[in-house]
Amino acid sequence: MTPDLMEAGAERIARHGGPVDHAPQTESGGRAAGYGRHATGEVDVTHGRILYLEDVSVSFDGFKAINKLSLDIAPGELRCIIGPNGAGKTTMMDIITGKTRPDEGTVFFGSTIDLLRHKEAEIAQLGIGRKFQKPTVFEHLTVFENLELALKTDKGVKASMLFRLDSAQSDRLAEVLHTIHLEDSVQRLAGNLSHGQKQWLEIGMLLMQDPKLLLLDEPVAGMTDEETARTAELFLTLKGKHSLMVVEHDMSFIRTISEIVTVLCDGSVLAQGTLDEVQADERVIEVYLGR
Ligand SMILES: Nc1ncnc2c1ncn2[C@@H]1O[C@H](COP(=O)(O)OP(=O)(O)OP(=O)(O)O)[C@@H](O)[C@H]1O
Repeated sequence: MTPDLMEAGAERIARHGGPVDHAPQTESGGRAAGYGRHATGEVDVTHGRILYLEDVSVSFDGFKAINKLSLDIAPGELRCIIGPNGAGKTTMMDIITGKTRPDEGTVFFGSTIDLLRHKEAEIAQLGIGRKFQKPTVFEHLTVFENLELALKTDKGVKASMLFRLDSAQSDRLAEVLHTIHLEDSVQRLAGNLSHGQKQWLEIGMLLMQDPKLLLLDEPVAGMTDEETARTAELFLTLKGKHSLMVVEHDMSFIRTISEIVTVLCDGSVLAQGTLDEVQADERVIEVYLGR
């Protein structure tokens, strides 16, 4: 990354009023995902789990959206979550990220971090990044500036305006650009990107924080077939370096990326296995795939 480019980015961000301190709001009004992590503490995965949920339940006005849900994810795993509408997939992600508090149950990040003792912003800082379905990039900023911004949203306005990437951060930005296939678009305004490119950019913003666990909600919804295929490649690249939980309805995409698929229904795990295994499961056929 050239110093000129970095300078231009800093100036443009300053011109547009700079980033906000917390929970940045995008032009589309959406919530920016969990950016702002600077802690690089390790997560204890000696028990072979990066995420562990046990007997988690939550009710809304007496309706059990999550019902004794138990599941765990191994470090570096790419877990796909499927299930019919209303199965509780989004609510489960809300619980993991601290947006919703369960009525009961256990939610651990690694062996030692009790996520129920942490607030939403703290959970993002611990290394859990979340990507909502709708892209929430900053449309009036360039690709470069969006990625740069992801490094500094926990700083005050003044500190952010003075912020310059150090060489490690600059290298990281270049690496992320390469990973998300946007090297040729670094100076384009995010608002001019295609839907798929905006989704990749937002994933790149999460990657700038080097999250341990990425939660991705319907990442290929609205993408062209080509964008979907490139997203599959991207996720397969991320697997191993990060743990991923992908909620998706697109079965051909799931088939391309999945190892273990968890089927949620009525707030708990109905079935789990390879896609072929769960698709052959009579209970799954009845409640979901057979519809
Ligand atoms: N804040 C809330 N208040 C009341 N009910 C809620 C709330 N959040 C979720 N629900 C209900 O909980 C159930 C699970 O919803 P959730 O959005 O988690 O399902 P989902 O599997 O993500 O569905 P979809 O695939 O349609 O996105 C649904 O019946 C939903 O209406």
